[in-house]
Amino acid sequence: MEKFMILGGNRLKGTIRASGSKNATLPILAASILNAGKSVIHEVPRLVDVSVMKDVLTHLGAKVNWDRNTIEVDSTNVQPVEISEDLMRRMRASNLLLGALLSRFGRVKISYPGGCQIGSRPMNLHLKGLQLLGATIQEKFGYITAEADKLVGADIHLDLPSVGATENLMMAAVLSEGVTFIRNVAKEPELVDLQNFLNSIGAKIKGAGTDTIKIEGVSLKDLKPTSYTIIPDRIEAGTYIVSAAITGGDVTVTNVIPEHLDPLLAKLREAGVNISVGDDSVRVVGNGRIKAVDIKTMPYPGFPTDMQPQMMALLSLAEGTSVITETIFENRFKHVGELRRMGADIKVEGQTAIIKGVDKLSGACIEASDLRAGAALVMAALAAEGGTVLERVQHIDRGYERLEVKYNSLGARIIRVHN
Ligand SMILES: CC(=O)N[C@H]1[C@@H](OP(=O)(O)OP(=O)(O)OC[C@H]2O[C@@H](n3ccc(=O)[nH]c3=O)[C@H](O)[C@@H]2O)O[C@H](CO)[C@@H](O)[C@@H]1O
Ligand SMILES: C=C(OP(=O)(O)O)C(=O)O
Repeated sequence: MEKFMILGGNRLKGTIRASGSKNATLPILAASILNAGKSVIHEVPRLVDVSVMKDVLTHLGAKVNWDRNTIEVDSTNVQPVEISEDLMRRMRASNLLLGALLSRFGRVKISYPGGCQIGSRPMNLHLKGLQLLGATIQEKFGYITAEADKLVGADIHLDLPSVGATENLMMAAVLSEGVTFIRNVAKEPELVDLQNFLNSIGAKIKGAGTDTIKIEGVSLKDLKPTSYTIIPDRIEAGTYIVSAAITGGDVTVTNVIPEHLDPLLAKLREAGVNISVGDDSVRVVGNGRIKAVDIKTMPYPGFPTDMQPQMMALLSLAEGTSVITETIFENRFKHVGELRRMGADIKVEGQTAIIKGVDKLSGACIEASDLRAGAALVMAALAAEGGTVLERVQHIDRGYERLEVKYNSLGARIIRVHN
């Protein structure tokens, strides 16, 4: 177990480069097993989640070589062996192997990923879609088994635009016979990245980023090796952008695709934050106390749920009262209690949090319950008076590459302590 000791009160200043996207890397690594050959993937962030995905691929028989920010996956000898509970428990995103393994081998058995800190996160839409492609699904003793003599293209309409279901179904359809349409899909930039990766290995997919994705099935022999570069992490970049605002600093975040940050930047501008956007960078200059704003999390291009906790930290210091409504995950307000310990005035009613801005936050002993809650608490600690001890930072390591090193390069004072 590790913790952060954070001394607040420093304005962040300087330039920081965003890493490759976690949420693009994980499905792309899963997709790399479709191709019985080599994929070289660049701009892979060095994260615990990626290392778990590497372990899962190795368990399946892939040869995985990870050197700095490049991963080479050779999937020639992959077999559809069972993915057990201990591997699934280490990371939810292992469920993304379902579509790829089924597509290549016609069978897959994985442990059910189970509950999660931010919500129950069922997989009914993934499974319904796989059934429409011709798979037989069994859910028994905590395991999901999917089997199909052959998968056949289908017309699938998702009840809601689930990111993971869209990804799993896209991967499952790559080697199906005929054409698949998936409608009401997720439109997040990471879906477009997955489509681009899959097309680079020989898949025929169109439409990612719109409401409907069309996949023309190809055969295994049509797939080929690739070298592919992951898009920048819009959530990591967003976290540093909001950190600049909360500390009244002057920070430029490079290696970003500004368009992917539009929903966040629009909200920050509404709150009075001074933002200038370059071709692949965003600069934020703190200019006094920000104004309260209301936020409702929505699927992309709406406001991302993965930035909700960080915005709550910022709004806890705003002038006026803000309302945040979380519509994606039913249990994503676990940071509220910890922010309150630091002096924030926040009331929760169901899926809505009412945040009355206070003049200052104070350092406290607090705990990260999940990845983005952890990031939000680091930000609150950076803006607070005095010192904070933040426990359970392993959640943060799932999704932020060298978080404390990056913050410290901007003038923050964070020490990682091994208990
Ligand atoms: C690795 C990764 O990319 N994770 C992201 C992905 O998670 P993930 O892919 O798990 O998120 P989904 O888009 O699937 O979930 C959105 C909502 O749909 C519900 N749902 C989902 C599937 C299903 O079969 N049935 C169902 O009811 C979920 O419980 C949730 O309430 O998208 C989320 C929403 O943008 C982000 O917060 C996560 O960071
Ligand atoms: C919820 C998140 O990730 P995951 O889906 O991997 O739990 C996140 O990145 O904020």
